[in-house]
Amino acid sequence: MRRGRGLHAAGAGPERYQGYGRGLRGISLAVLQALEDGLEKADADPSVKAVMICGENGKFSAGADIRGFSSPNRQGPSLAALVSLIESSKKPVVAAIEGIALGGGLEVALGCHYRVAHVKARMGLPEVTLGLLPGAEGTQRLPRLIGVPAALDMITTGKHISAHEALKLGLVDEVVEANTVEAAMHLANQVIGQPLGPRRLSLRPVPPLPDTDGFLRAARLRVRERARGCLAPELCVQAVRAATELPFSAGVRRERELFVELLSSGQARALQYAFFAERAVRRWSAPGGAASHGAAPRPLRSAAVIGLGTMGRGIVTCLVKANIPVVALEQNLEYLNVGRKAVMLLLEREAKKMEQDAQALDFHNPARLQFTVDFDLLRDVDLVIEAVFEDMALKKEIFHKLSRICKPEALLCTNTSALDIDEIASATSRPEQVIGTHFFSPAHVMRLLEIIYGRHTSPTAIATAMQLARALRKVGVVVGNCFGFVGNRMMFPYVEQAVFLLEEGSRPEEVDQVLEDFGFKIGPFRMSDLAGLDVGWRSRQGQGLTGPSVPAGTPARQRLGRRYSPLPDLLCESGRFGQKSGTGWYRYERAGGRTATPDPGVHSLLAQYRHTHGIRPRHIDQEEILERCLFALINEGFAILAEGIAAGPEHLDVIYINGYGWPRHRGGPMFYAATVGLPRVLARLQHHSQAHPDVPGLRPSAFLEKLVAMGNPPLKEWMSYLSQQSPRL
Ligand SMILES: CC/C=C\C=C\CC(=O)SCCNC(=O)CCNC(=O)[C@H](O)C(C)(C)COP(=O)(O)OP(=O)(O)OC[C@H]1O[C@@H](n2cnc3c(N)ncnc32)[C@H](O)[C@@H]1OP(=O)(O)O
Repeated sequence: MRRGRGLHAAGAGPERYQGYGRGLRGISLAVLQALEDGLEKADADPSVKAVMICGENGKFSAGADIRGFSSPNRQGPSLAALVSLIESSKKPVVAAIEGIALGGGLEVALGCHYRVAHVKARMGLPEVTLGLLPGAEGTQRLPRLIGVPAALDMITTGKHISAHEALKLGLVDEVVEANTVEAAMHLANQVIGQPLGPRRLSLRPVPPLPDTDGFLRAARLRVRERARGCLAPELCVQAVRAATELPFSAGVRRERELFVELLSSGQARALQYAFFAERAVRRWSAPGGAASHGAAPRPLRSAAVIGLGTMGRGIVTCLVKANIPVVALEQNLEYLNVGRKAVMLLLEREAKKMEQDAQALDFHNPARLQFTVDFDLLRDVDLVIEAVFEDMALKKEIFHKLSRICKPEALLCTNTSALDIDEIASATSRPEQVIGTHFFSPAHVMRLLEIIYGRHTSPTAIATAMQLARALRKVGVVVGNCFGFVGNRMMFPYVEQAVFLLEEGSRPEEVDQVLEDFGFKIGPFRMSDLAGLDVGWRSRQGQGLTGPSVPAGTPARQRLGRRYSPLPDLLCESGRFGQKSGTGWYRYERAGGRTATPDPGVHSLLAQYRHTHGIRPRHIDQEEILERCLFALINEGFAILAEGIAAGPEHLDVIYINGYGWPRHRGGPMFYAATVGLPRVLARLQHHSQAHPDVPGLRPSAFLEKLVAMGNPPLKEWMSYLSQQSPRL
């Protein structure tokens, strides 16, 4: 507690706060109690004329402790009651918002009669991202303060807004560059004696719209479309609707009902798991005991990107956006000019999106972004990312050159989705500096960066690559070296099942629909069309699975003693490469078009194919489609864990949520498996494996079998059952 000039400053001291780490403070029960006591004292003390609430360490509040939501015995004062208590105070209460005011923290500020924010403060109601809604009357107060459209936008997206935006919306009364606490006290002194009624948000009407009902109906459709199958955004809309239709107290009751519905939904648990999983993967470990806590990154002051194809362009754009000076290199002037134009276009677009920060990008300045065909310019950079196409010989030639040219401490990264990092590193004299960085397309948009260590990669190199991910605002996940690493390796059996389902009777649009209804952004066939069918075709040719190197007499639907589907190869042979060629598993309006239409040409190709191979098509129900695709993917996940390619199931889940469009509200594939129950996953895999004995992807992993035999332990204990089995960790 602090007092000053007749002002009672209620800010709980460090001993009363529950910390989250890095100076973050949450609203614990102790904090609630301290605020309640402080307010009661202030109200009772005639020498106190006004109250100011602030955080400590320059942060107002990160909101409630997310872990507390899953605690079965939450007791003590409620946040909603505290917010009401603040609002009903007879003395003016001013919030001094520094750093962040999120979730319950912002709801506390909404209970105050005035809000002053520091210019660098950020505010938001991120509950929706945790599968919840602002349950301390925030859905009822915010629309009364800033109107339905702006409130709905904040509540349904969970976005953080800047102090300036907050001022524009009327969320705060004042923005200051200097001392926020002083400014809040100053304001409090000025408003002493002024009527508080108009400042109490619960007493205000919601500002009317010309057609509130129509607006809310459209909003509901929009969030449904955006967050397929995810409950929270839709229930947020319902809560805001209650604010527009009901008196405050009835609206609050409705908010509570909706909050409880969300809290008890599995989705809130999944989304909160995803929040912590994304933070847990920052702590990495690798063979030989190397781990994040013992490794420091090298500085990243400059970078080079080799190859300005789709991936290279996106990577250059990310680096420029992260304010890291870049040298962009191509093999000849013709490719360089094409690449330069494309990068500039991307950067112009990004600059437009970033509005006021655009000038900071400064990408016309050669000191920030330089295009060249001269390898010598790579001499002094701290980091090189090679992003040429997936050709081992070419990559090795480039890495050989890099190890001669670059300074000894430079980090040498290869952007590959499957190739062997050790083989690439073997072309250099410093394999400890070589690491895989698997970006996802479009690289300047997708959040995932798979970071692959090789046999000789040093802990410093791993730490530096993780630092790169952070600088690029990506989620970096450290994984071991194997074909396809984690993401693509799990994807292979998933896509394989999808194609087998076509052979047996499904259509691409049926399979996609089932997986999109499950919550995937796009189904496997739309995804293949988007990525380009020729990519996998080239890879299969390289592996000797298709093309002239397949030995004569090999059965069409068999390779290496296991079932194989040549369907994707047949599509490529007929020039169907997906969106880029205008036809693939679907038809598009033109080459490069994006609107997928079911293609009668593919339907007749499938009919002809089944006829040729004597396959009698059957009706395949949604459950089988879902189980075969998802459980095959999950099964591979268990194999990956058993081999020590990833440090835990959270790593796989974070990869799938951020790189493969897995629905976040289902928590990732391994979390989903735990939700379904491992005994059921195992039983269904056994069933499908019996029906398709020539498909190894359906044969249950030994690790899955072991976990079931051990009594289906919770996900966070899985890895403890591996200690003796894992050769790599
Ligand atoms: C009846 C209903 C009553 C009340 C309802 C209240 C609703 C809420 O308040 S829900 C919570 C709303 N708040 C949030 O969602 C904030 C979540 N946190 C963040 O977005 C970020 O952590 C950040 C505050 C923006 C800070 O980011 P950064 O600086 O990058 O730090 P992090 O690495 O993310 O976090 C550090 C450390 O703190 C942990 N943590 C952060 N916030 C919370 C939280 N609200 N609850 C529990 N733990 C939190 C985070 O996990 C990190 O921990 P590590 O152990 O270091 O991983």
